[in-house]
Amino acid sequence: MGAIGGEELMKWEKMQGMANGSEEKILVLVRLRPLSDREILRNEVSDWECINETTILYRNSLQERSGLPTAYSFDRVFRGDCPTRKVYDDGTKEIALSVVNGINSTIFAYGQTSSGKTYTMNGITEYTVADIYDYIQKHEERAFVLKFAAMEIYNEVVRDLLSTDNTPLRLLDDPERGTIIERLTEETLRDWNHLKELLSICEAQRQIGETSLNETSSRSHQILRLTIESSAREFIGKDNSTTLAASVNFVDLAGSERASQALSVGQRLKEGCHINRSLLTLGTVIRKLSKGRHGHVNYRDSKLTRILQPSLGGNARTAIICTLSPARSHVEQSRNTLLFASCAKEVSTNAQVNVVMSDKALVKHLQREVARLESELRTPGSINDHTALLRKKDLQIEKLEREVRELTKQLDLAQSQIEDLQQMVGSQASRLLDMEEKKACEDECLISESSGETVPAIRIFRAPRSCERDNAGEELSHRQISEHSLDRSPSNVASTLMSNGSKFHCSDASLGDGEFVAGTGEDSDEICKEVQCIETGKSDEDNRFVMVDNTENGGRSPMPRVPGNQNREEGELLSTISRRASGIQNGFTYGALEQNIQRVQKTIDSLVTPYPEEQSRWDSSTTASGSRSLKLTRSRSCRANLMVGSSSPDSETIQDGEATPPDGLEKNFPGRPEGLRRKHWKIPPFTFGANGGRLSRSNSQSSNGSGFVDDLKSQNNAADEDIPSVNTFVAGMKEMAKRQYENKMDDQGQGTDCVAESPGKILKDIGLDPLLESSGDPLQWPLEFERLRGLILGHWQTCNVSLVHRTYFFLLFRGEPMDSIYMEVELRRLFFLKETFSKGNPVEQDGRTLTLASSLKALLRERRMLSRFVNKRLTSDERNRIYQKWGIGLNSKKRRLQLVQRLWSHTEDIDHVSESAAIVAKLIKFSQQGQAIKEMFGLSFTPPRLSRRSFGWKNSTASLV
Ligand SMILES: Nc1ncnc2c1ncn2[C@@H]1O[C@H](COP(=O)(O)OP(=O)(O)OP(=O)(O)O)[C@@H](O)[C@H]1O
Repeated sequence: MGAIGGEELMKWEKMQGMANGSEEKILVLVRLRPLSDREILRNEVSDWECINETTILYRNSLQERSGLPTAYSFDRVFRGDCPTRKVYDDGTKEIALSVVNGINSTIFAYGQTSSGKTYTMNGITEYTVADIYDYIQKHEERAFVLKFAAMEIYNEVVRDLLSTDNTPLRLLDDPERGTIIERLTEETLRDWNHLKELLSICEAQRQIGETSLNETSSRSHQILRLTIESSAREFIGKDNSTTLAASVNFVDLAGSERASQALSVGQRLKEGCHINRSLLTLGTVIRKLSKGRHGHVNYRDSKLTRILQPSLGGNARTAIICTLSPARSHVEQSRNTLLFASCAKEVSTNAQVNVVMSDKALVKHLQREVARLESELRTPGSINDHTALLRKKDLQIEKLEREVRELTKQLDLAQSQIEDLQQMVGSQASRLLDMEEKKACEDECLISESSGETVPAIRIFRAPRSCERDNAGEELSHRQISEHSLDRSPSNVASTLMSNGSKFHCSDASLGDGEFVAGTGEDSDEICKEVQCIETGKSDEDNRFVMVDNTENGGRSPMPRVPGNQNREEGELLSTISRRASGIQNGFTYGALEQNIQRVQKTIDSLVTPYPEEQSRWDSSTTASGSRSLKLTRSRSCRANLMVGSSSPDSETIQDGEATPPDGLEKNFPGRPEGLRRKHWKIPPFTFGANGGRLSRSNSQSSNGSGFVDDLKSQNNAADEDIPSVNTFVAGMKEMAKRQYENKMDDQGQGTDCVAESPGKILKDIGLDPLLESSGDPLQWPLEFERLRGLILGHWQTCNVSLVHRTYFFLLFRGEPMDSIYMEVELRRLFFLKETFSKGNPVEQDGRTLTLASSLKALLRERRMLSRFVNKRLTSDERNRIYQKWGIGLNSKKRRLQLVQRLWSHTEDIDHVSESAAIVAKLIKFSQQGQAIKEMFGLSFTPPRLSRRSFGWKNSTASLV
């Protein structure tokens, strides 16, 4: 063997190398047959003409203007009088004979019925086999083995044409050889005569099948396969012997005409479908391959394409002979055939030499390959280069994966924001509707039905924040409004802004009792040049308002002109209060309280109003109409619990009787001296229970927001209904603060003038717990705030206050001077609760009895409710971070409950408190309502839309005077 064996291997490798790089297009030939006798009898004319060796032309002048192509070019075209020998010699010979060099090849015949496929393929097969035998005879140095197989595909069933057994052949997948045909007879040819014998058997078998169908045209696909194995004789049996093995397929396809033309119903239709299934799949495969090898190619959709897969874009050289009838009557089918041919000529195959090596030759080959690779590895730097490259790629992959994760998160977030916005838009639309209705309602209010008394003349040119509707959505009647107007709320404002913005007119029945009325229009200081009453029974003169100098802020405020001596004192008081209301920022005054209320309201508005433009509109309208809303809040106020985590019963409808103080907390609330308690007052309730958050639109100034939040909540799952809205919280806070203020006013006496006071002084003055003693120095307020907050935190814990309430409070009141009011209110309430509970006494509220035990139960219930949101509202990263930080095993049982149990558990640790608030805020979607708290301890929340300061009370101060 030695050098010669090596040369043999080298030769093969050279051939393989050449073949590997030899991608080539499928050879496409077109063969026109002459008109048949039948066609001539029908006086058919021939419309097709081969004008040269590569172009065929359609000559019908009638259709030349049809827009269809008339000339088609291919590798070769053959005229009708061209013999098959020439087709073979000039066209398919080279490809067909590749098989003797170990390269697979396939010759197809494609065309409509009777176009000459069989006629052509018979000749091609015969010439090829003859040339193969000729080749064999000329190459005696090589030993050849020829094997023949034949099969037919009919109705998607594969039949062995060399076997009388009609059992269908199955197609199997072989990992190395691809699709193989089970049990296919493969006869080893002895000589040329043997082959001719087998071919005649095949023809006979085929004829039998077709005769049974009583048809002359073939509707099956026939594949004849000749496999040639050749080895150099001198190496046979030696270590380094190699064998070339390849097949040549001769494929005579069924007619390509449409099923509708050839077949119609029943068996024929089924047959047509199957024929066309294979042909259609062949067409699809060719079309896909013609556009490049991108994506999936559906070889497996038919038996034909499955068997011929290597010949279609694979390891084979392929020629397709498209046969045409020249008759005019077949022009459509001829064009289809040419269309198929046009696609086919774009398909490339990649033929390789197929070598079968002996085991020893294979070992030798592999040894050489190993040596080559080892030498490559020894080359300096090659391994390092590869390692570095791999590392770089790994890093790139990691980075991309991170980006994908991040983008996925952002996408999720964006989608949830879009959903929120969609909900908001829905709510806004509902608000706008309310505004329209409200305007109509206001117009009606101008005419009072009350018995000759002056009633609030409310004319608001900017949209009000709330519309007086009862729970059933009915507008309140004039009488109802009049009743509400009897409310003694200091904020019972009736203001009218004239459409030109230069005047507003106010009137209020409560003026006779000396209650304060103040226009709180945002621009009132500038635009209210004249104040005038609109009255229904008295003269304008009697009820006219006057502008009151407001020295504190250098502006003027609208005040009622008090008729006669009877009201003089009250007028003076009003004047005093007006001054205080208009500009004292650091004192405990009603004006300051209103400012703070406004600030909180704005905060809430910003939480629930998605669009800045809309926000400013709301702001304006709020200041103009807010007072009336407050009044309605009083008379139709939300029912609530104390600030404990209990659920309150449904309390949507507020009865008139609520103006009467109920038994319970209100009676005992220590914020008001016994003698000054007003019988018609009710301690404004806080709603932190199950349904308390559902204020009707008429319930409060914040009812819009509340309704909005409730709308949002109603779109969430039922569990969300257990969460009181922030608006409810603020509405309650405002009411309590207002009561607190009024208590104080009563305590101080009405004639007392007030000056700016520090937060600490406020708390001290109102006689709060001695613990609240303060230096009174405003500069000390931050320190004082910390101290008070610590007290509140402790009492929350003691009194089992709702975590949601704690969260709202903690996040909303963060140390601004005006927060002192709310802290005071909160502390008073907590002291009362604590005191009552510590004595073992229950607190009556809304007909329910609250005890320390029941509040603890409620708190546990709330924690369980919050635990249901842990997986939903926190990302797995957030959860895991919290679990780890709080020492909860990532796989421990009931870890969500463990997490919520730890919430607000260490009230002395402000970091823990802040983090608890952040988590609860996220669980109850507080942050999604608009205010993202920045200090979320690593929790990733939506960025805030507005900074807290941007809508803080300072900015809105001017609008209150
Ligand atoms: N080039 C040609 N020269 C002379 N006669 C031809 C030529 N091609 C086909 N014919 C004749 O046309 C008739 C139909 O040919 P053939 O049977 O080969 O068509 P086919 O396309 O195989 O039809 P089917 O799809 O029905 O099998 C036959 O009688 C055949 O002898």
